[in-house]
Amino acid sequence: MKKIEVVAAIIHFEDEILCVQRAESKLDYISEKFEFPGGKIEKGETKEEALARELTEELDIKPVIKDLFLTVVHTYPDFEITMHSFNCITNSKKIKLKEHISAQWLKNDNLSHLDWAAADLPIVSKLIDNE
Ligand SMILES: Nc1nc2c([nH]c(=O)n2[C@H]2C[C@H](O)[C@@H](COP(=O)(O)OP(=O)(O)OP(=O)(O)O)O2)c(=O)[nH]1
Repeated sequence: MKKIEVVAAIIHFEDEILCVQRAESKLDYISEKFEFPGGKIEKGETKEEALARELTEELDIKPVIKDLFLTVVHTYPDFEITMHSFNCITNSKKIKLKEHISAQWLKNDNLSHLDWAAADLPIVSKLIDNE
């Protein structure tokens, strides 16, 4: 099975976290699901470099990338994903949605209300537990 390695940003503004919605896709299990912004690590990049690149490409923002929060391994029907999520801090809620179809800033308590990609659920649970 194909394996991909992805980085994702948990972007904190005060007590809120940025949640972004993927576009429609032929893979129904990720189509229009909520996720943390990020993407695949390219050859030669560190995780932090990949995350900084993806955040510029997807949202035109440069938050401060802090610590690794959780690494999740999840098997979807077509591929296995290893996703490293990092805490990030921003001092502005200003974003430009270049790829995602919507975005919400939510407090931890409200994260469970969204329809998340399955690989994100352990991250969401840990964020809620840490509250
Ligand atoms: N960025 C991100 N991707 C996630 C999350 N959860 C999850 O299952 N994924 C999956 C969806 C995609 O299959 C994969 C990320 O690939 P992507 O297509 O967004 O990455 P990319 O920007 O490098 O895309 P591309 O150049 O290949 O088009 O990881 C998440 O929280 N954030």
